[in-house]
Parts: sequence; C-alpha cells; structure tokens
Amino acid sequence: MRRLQELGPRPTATPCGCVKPTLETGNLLTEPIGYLESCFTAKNGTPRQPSICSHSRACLRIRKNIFNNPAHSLMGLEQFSHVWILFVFHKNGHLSYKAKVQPPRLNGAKTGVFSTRSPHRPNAIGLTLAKLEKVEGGAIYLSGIDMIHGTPVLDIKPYIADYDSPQNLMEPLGDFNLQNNPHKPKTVSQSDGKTNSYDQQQLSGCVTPQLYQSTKEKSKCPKDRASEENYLKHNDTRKIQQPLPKGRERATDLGVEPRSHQSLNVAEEQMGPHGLEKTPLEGGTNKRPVSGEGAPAVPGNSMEMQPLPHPCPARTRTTDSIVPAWVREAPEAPLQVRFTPHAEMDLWQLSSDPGQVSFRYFQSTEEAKCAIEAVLSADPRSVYRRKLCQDRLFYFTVDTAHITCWFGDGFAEVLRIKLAPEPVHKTEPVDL
Ligand SMILES: C[S@@+](CC[C@H](N)C(=O)[O-])C[C@H]1O[C@@H](n2cnc3c(N)ncnc32)[C@H](O)[C@@H]1O
Repeated sequence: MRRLQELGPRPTATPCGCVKPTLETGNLLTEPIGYLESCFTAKNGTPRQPSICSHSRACLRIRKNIFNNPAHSLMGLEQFSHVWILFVFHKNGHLSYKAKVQPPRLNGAKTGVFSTRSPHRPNAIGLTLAKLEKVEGGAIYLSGIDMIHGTPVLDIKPYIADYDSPQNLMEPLGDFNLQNNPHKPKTVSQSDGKTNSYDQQQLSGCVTPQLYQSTKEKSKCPKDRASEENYLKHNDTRKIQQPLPKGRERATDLGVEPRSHQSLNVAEEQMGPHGLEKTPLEGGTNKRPVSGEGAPAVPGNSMEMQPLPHPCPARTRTTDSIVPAWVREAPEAPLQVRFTPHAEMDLWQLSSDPGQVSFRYFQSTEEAKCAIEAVLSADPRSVYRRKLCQDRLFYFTVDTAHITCWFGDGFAEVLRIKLAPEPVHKTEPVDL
C-alpha cells in the first residue's frame, strides 16, 4: 500500500526554499476570522480548560476582510447553545514542540503531546468548547473560555452532541449486518415507500433519529443537549424554549415512521428484537409489543406490508468515552478559596466606587468573585511553581481586576484586588 505522504502533489518550494501553501498537501495558509476579546489578559491565571470557569467571558467579531457582511456568516448560529472555537496559541513564545510533554495533572511526569491539550504542539492550534451567550450582528459573545485577549481565531463550528459526543453514538451489540447499518438506516415510509430517514434528517438538520438516541438523552435535539455536557450549571432556557424547526418535531416528519401501535417513546424504540420489555438493566420500561414483531396489526396497513427489517440494530448501547485516570483525577483536590476582608473590600470598591472603572466582561461583582474563585480553586500554578515556589505570591488579571494571592496547604487566599494596570479594553479589533 502506498503511504499517504507518497500520494498527491508534493509541496511546491518557492525560490527562497519556503513551502508554498497548497490545500492538497495540507499546507494551509490560515487567516484569522477575528481576534478574541477576552477577560484574561495573560496566560497566567487563564483557566486550563473552558470548563473550569463558566463565568469567563469573551467576544469575537468577525473581520470584515473575511466576509463583507460578517453578520451573514453567523446566520443560524444563534440556534446553538455551544460552539467549538479553533484558535492559534499565539503567545506560545516559540514555535518549537516536543514529542513528550509534562501536563500539570501529571505532576512532572511525561506523556506524548498528542495525549494532552498542551499549547506546544506541531501546529499551535487550540480547540475550545464555549457557551454561546449571544450573536449580535457580526459578533458572538462567549462564556466558559480559556483563551487570552487577542487570540487569533481560525474557525467557529456549532457543537452538535450527536456528532461530537460519543455518549450520543450508538453501537450495535451482537450480530450486525448491512441492512442494520446504523449509519444509514433505511426505513420505508408508509406514505411513499421511499423515504430514507438519514437523508431527510440531513436536510432537516436533526440527524439522529429517535431510533438512535441514547438512553441518557432521549427526546432532545442536539442544541438542547449540548448544555448538559460540560455546563450543567448553566440553565439557558432561552434556547430550549425556541420552537423546534418542523423537521425535528416528530420522527414521522423525519421519515422514521413509527410502526403501528408504536408511539415515539424512546423506551419503545429500544425494545429487544421481539418487542419485549427490556430488563431494568437495559433501561426499558414500556411493555407494548411492536407491530410486525408480535403485535396486533393495524387494519389495512401493516397487514398488507412485508415485515420490515428493524431499521436499527436490535440492541444498542451508548458508547462511553474513556479517559485515563490522570485526566479524570487532579493531582490535588480542588483548593479552597478565601478572600481576606481587605480583598473583599477591594473587590466591592472596584465595581461600585463612583468614578472607578467597572468590570468590562463580568456582569456583576458576584460574577467576578465566582470567576476568581473558579480560577484559583483549580490551582492555576505551573508544576514548577507548585513544587518549588510554594511561598511566592501569585498574580493574575481577570477583566479589570489585578489579583494578588498566595497558596497554602489545600487553599488559596486572595490578599489584594486592584485595578489592572492595563485594563482589558473591549475594542474593535484592528484588521491587520
Ligand atoms: C491547556 S490550553 C487548552 C486550550 C484548549 N482548550 C485546547 O484544549 O486546545 C489552555 C491554556 O493555554 C494558554 N493560552 C490561552 N490562550 C493562549 C494563546 N492565545 N496563546 C498561548 N497560550 C494561550 C493559557 O495558559 C491556558 O491556560
């Protein structure tokens, strides 16, 4: 077999010896779609993952030299609760990278760079799942971010749990044949006998038919589910209350015809091959048999039809994602965070003193306090600092607040909060 690098055109070299970017070879010339305005000014104190601080906020304006009318490119995005942000680790300081790195959770031990989220990788590209707060014209407002101010953003993609979370993928158990291929379930509509449920769903924008929904997340469409992944704390009813597009209202609309006597109850869809109730372990509750599989037929309908092959594998299970223990378990328990009375006073003064610059990203003093707590509770120090400079003061800036704190055994204490020397301005990004 030819190796992949032997296929296709080779990168073309310019007279200076540089490799010309060409799509085919993957030498992509990137052009940031915008530069992030973030509540974090520096790497120090910026959460290591977006899930650490749900109050962290940012704004991204699509640059006019990418799209004449940036708002057009964001059309429809407001229907999603979360988005993937692809960005450049522009403050890595250098372009070098190593095959093995020391992620903070490994406490100094090494692992392969591709098993980590290290910013130092062959292509310094970051990937963050952020909550989409709102879309306004050509700008999106995000929360739960881990990128610093000025981060060049390469792309935005909607988060779709059905595609992006293994918990929403179903695997066949036992025998599996082509007819039952869950990736292309062919069902015959009772109305026209031709409907391909998968294609219809592609068109309707709601791909996973109820037949394949996980037991955990039964009747919701992707956008409603996303918030349950990492952001259980958020309660964004705004989006859930939106009327569902026609195509996602009922399985019948998607071409997934319920067989006679079969409601769209997911419990029924997950029945065993004989339409029998699943064992409690399998999670089924409904006892009604399924037509064509031992159930009474509806007159003038299924009696005249050939029994259809069950469009999905008889028994399915959800795919759980697996992560190593070092990712799941932090080396230390979350730190307790406390504020000295002086620091408490500083914080209130920062936001309430007349004439003072208030927060630019946080919506209240409480939110600012929560964000500071979240950042510190996850221990933002590097392994080196944690081990060798335990007594040193730690500084970081979030929004307009410059925080001074120290760490003790199992806790972090905020000592002082003052106005950041260079407050983060929410400015129009300058197109370069
Ligand atoms: C561990 S990375 C993870 C980023 C992303 N969630 C990912 O998995 O690709 C997050 C850290 O990158 C650093 N960082 C954030 N934005 C950056 C930027 N623009 N350039 C360099 N480092 C950055 C911060 O120190 C932050 O704590």
